[in-house]
Amino acid sequence: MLEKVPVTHVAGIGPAKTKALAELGIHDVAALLTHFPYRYDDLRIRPLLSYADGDRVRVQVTINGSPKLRWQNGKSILQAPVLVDFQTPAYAMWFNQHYLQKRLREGEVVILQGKWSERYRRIAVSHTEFGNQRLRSEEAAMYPVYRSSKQISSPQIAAFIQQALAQFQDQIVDLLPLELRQRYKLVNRYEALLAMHRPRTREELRQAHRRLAFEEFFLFQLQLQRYRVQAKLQSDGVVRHVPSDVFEKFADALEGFTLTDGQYDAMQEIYHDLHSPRAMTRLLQGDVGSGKTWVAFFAAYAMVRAGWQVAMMAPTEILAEQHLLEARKRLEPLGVRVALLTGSTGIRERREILALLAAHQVDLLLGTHALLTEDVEFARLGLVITDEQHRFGVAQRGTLQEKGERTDILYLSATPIPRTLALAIYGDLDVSVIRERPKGRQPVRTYWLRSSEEDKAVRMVRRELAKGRQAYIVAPLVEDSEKLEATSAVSLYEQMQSHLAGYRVSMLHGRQSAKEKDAIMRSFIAGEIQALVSTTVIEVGIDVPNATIMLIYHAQRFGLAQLHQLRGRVGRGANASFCILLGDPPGDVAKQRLETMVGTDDGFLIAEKDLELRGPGEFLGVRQSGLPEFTVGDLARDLNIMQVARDEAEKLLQENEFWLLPVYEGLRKHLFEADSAGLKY
Ligand SMILES: Nc1ncnc2c1ncn2[C@@H]1O[C@H](COP(=O)(O)OP(=O)(O)OP(=O)(O)O)[C@@H](O)[C@H]1O
Repeated sequence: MLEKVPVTHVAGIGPAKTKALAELGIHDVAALLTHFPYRYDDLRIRPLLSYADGDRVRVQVTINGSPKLRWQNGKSILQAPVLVDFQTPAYAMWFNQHYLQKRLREGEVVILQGKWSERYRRIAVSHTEFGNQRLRSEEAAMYPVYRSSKQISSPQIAAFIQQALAQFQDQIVDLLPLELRQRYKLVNRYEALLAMHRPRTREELRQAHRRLAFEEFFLFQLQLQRYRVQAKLQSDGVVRHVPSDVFEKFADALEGFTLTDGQYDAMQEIYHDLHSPRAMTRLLQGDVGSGKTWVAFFAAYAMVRAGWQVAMMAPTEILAEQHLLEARKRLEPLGVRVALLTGSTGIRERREILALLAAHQVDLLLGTHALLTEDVEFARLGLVITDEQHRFGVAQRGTLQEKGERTDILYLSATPIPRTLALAIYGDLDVSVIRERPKGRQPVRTYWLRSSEEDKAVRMVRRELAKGRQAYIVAPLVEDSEKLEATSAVSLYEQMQSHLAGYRVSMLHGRQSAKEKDAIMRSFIAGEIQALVSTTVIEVGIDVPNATIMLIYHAQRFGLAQLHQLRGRVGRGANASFCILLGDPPGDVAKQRLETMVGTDDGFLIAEKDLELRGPGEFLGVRQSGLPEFTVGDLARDLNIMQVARDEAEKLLQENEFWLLPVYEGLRKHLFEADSAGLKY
C-alpha cells in the first residue's frame, strides 16, 4: 500500500524536500499522489497582437542586444531590447532579477511572462523561461499549480509527482470493482491520477475528477451504510414507553427559561420516534447557539424515564465537561444519574463508573472517544447521542451504537445543510431543525474592517473588556500547517499583550498539549482570562455567555461556514455582542464571504451562500465547514455522483454473498483498515 511508502522512496526526494513535504502534510507516496493541483494555468504562448495594453502576457522573444544593468534605490533593473514573435521590437525589463544578466545572451529565444505596456513598448517581466524549459503546448494549456511553500515550489512538486507516477504505476491499486467502472464508464485509478496532475484536455480532467469523486463517495457510503444495513437486519426498533409527563417535568427543570418553538417541536418529534416501533435515526440541526443541548437532554431524559440508558459523545473533553455541568443543573434534579468518562478520568474512578454503568446505576454517560473503548459496557443502552457528529469517523459512531441492541440515534449538528445534501450524506434519516435562537438574544453585530483599521478594532475590544466582558481574538488560518498557524498565534499573542495591556490575555493553539489547552480553556470559562488569542481550535461548541466580542484576523482566509461557527461563540448571553472581521479580500469570492457575514447571521442562508461560493479551486476554508471532508469530491457540485455512489454501495451491501466474493477482497481490506485507523471513511 502506497500509504506505507515514505516519500523518500521517490527518486530525487532528499532530506530537505522530505521535510518540506512533511510541512505540507505529505509524508507518504499515497498523499503525494493525491496532492492535487488547486488550479491549472494556461501557459500557452500567444502572439503579442492578441493582447491589449496592460495585459499579463506570455510571449516568445529573441534577445536583441546585450542586457544592461542599473541600480536604483538599492533595487536592480535589468533591461534588454527584444524582438517579440521574431518581428516586433520592444524592451524587456526585469526588476530585482540581476542574476539573469549572465544568462540572457544576445540571439537567445526565451519565453517571457509579464505585464505589457503598449505606450512604452515594454514588458515588465515576472517570469523567464529558457528554451530547454519550454513546455509542450498540450502541457502548457493546463499547467498544474500546487499548494506549495517557500521550501518547495509548485513546479518541484509537479516533478516529484510525475516521478512517483512513473515509479509506482504498478502499485496503484484500483479499489473500484471493474463492473462498476464499466457501468459508469469510469477511467482506472492510474489514468485518473495521471490526468489530474497533467490533463491534456478539459474533458480528460473532468473524467478523472468524476472517477475520483465516485471512488471517494463510494468508499464513504460503504462505510456509512454497513452499520445501517446491519441495523436494519437486526430488526426494527423498540417501542420505548415514555410517560407523557416528561414535557412538563423537563420544562420545570429549566428554572423559568422558556423553550423556543423550534426546541419544542424537535422534542415532540423525538418523543414520537421513541414511541414508534421504528428505530430512531434523527439529525438535529440547529444554528449555532440555538440550544440543541437542551433538546438532546430532553431525549436523554425521556429515554431514562422509559427505563433505558443513554450515551452522549462530544468531540472534546471541554465540551463533555460542559455537558456534565449543564446536565447536573438540568437533569440531576429530575432524578437522572449522570457520569462523565474521558481520557483523563483516573483509573480508579473509571473502574467505579464502569461498575455503576454495568449495574444500571448510571443513566446518562457523557464523554468523549473514551466511551468507545471495549470495556465500556452498558446494562441497557437505548439511545446514543453524538454531538457535532461529523467530527467522528463513521466507524466510531457505529462502535458506540453497537454497545446496545437496536439503539436509537440522535445526531446533533450545527451545520445547517440543505435537506438533499443531508440525505445524500447520511442516507435515510429524519431531520429536526431549530431555526430560531432563544428569546432575549440580540443578533451579533458584525463589522468588516480593513487590516489598516486594526487600531479601531482593538479599541472596540478594549471597550468590551472594560465592561468586564471577555474577548476571543482569532489568529489567521494557515491551511494544513499547524506549525505555521501556531507561530502566527504566538506573534499575535505577543502583540495583544501590549494592545490589551492591563488585561489578562492568554493563548490557545493546536501545538499545545491537550492538558495545557484544557487548563487555558477552563480559566477562560471561569472568567480568569479576559482575552483569548486562539487558532480555530476554539471553534466547537464552547459556551461562554460572558464573551461578547470576537476579533478575527485575516478573515478573508476562512470559509463562510467556519466564520459563522466562530462567530457563534459570541452572542450567547443577553448582552449585545460584536464580531469584527479584519481583512483585505484578494478577490470577489472572498469579498462576498465577508459581505455575507456582515449581512446576515442566519446559518441557513449562510450555508446556502457557502455552497454557492465554494467553487472548484478554492481550498482554503473548506476545512471544518461541517461537511465530511473529501479530497476530490465537492458536495456542492457532485451531489449527483454522491447519490449514485450511495445507491451502488447499498446494492452491494444488500447482496450479502456478492459482497463476499474474492473480487471485493481489496475493498473489504480497505474498509477494515479504515476502521482500525479511525479514518473518516
Ligand atoms: N430556550 C432557551 N432559553 C434561554 N437560553 C437557552 C435556551 N436554550 C438554550 N439556552 C442556552 O443557550 C446557550 C446555547 O445553547 P447550546 O450550547 O445548547 O447551543 P448549541 O445549539 O449547542 O450551539 P452550538 O452549536 O453553537 O454549540 C446555552 O447557554 C443554553 O443554556
